[in-house]
Amino acid sequence: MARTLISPSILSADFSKLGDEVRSIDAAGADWIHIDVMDGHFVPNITIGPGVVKALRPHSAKPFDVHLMISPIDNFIDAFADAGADIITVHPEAGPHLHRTIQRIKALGKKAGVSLNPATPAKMLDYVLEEIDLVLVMTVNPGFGGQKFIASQLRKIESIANQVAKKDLVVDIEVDGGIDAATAPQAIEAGATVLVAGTAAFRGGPENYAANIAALRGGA
Ligand SMILES: O=C(CO)[C@@H](O)[C@H](O)COP(=O)(O)O
Repeated sequence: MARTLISPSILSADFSKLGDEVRSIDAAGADWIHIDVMDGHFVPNITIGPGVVKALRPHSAKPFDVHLMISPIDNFIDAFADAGADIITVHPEAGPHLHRTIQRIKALGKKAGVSLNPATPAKMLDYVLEEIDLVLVMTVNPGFGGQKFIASQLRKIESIANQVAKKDLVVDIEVDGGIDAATAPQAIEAGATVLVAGTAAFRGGPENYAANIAALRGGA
């Protein structure tokens, strides 16, 4: 069985020294760096833009896993690709033409992801699953770190994992929100291949990051 990837969300990092935080979490064993982009419109919080992504790029060679929680979406895809995103994930509700948005991400040479909010059904993927590299299942309502894991989403993860297997596709299933040492095994059991963790990854400062990541991997 393939190793589960860990993508720490820098939403929980110390924003006053983000470059150092990215270097520390990379050195601690992060597989990807998860970057949450929020606009205060699609979600009730504002975080960072392409300028910050560009400034962070020299601090890690690991894939930048950029989750766009912004609407409208299409006018910002190129900017995040230029800034150094490797994976660009969008929500179906963020623009009128999901298929077109995915095609644009891929035309820019980036991996394309689609994220589903807790109330968004897996059915939204019916006509795009073959086109994408990743599905991001939100196990909290997006906008903030430190929320409680919504267990009903495990069924959704299972259903997407079954679809991916049935169609013999190579699509990562990433899970995000309330992931810690207790919920990570449930998500993996349901079929998640990538875990996003903010609070649980950045807890306690840099000297704890390697242990935090190891705990998410099940202590391995
Ligand atoms: O996108 C989001 C929230 O919208 C997440 O990436 C959070 O940053 C995860 O934080 P924790 O739930 O792990 O604290």
